[in-house]
Amino acid sequence: PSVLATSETTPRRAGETLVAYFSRTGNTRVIAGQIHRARTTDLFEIKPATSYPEDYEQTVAQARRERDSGFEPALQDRVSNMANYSTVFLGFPIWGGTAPPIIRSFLSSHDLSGKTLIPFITHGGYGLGNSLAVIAEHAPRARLLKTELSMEADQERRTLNRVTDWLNEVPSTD
Ligand SMILES: Cc1cc2nc3c(=O)[nH]c(=O)nc-3n(C[C@H](O)[C@H](O)[C@H](O)COP(=O)(O)O)c2cc1C
Repeated sequence: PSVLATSETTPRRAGETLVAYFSRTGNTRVIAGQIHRARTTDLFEIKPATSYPEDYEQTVAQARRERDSGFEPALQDRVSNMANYSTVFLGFPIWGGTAPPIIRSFLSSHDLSGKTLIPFITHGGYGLGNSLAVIAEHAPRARLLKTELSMEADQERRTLNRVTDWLNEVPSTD
């Protein structure tokens, strides 16, 4: 029993914080990596069981349908040892003015009761939309910190349009 008591009262140490994130084009992944290294946390990439299309516009359309119907896509993997963590940094891009559908799936399939939840969010210039309310609603028993990171990052659409315009100026090679 004394051994058990000791392990139960072990002070906070590395591993008790998890950085979980979803990222399509890597903007949110860069932030996740920096939090992970600076705080020596565990790191978990949230992935859907079925990948989104490579094509940007198809992904936008699918994300819109899933948002409007409240669909929660299946996760490729769950965090098996969620009980070990007292703090979860949760990162995602804004999709269609809200959190991506897979983020709702992630929150619905893990028990975050009593855990401190700290969002970090990237967007293409239109802000956080209702994403924080969606997080609060899907993790009602977590302690959601108000000090989320929100930052504008590159938009895939802007990059694609720029490249399309440029290619139109480049002489065809055939
Ligand atoms: C399907 C989809 C929907 C998006 N919807 C929005 C939006 O509503 N508002 C916005 O500001 N940016 C939007 N963006 C841009 C992303 O939020 C932004 O580029 C983000 O930094 C991408 O992060 P990532 O590289 O980690 O995937 C959207 C991007 C995608 C792929």
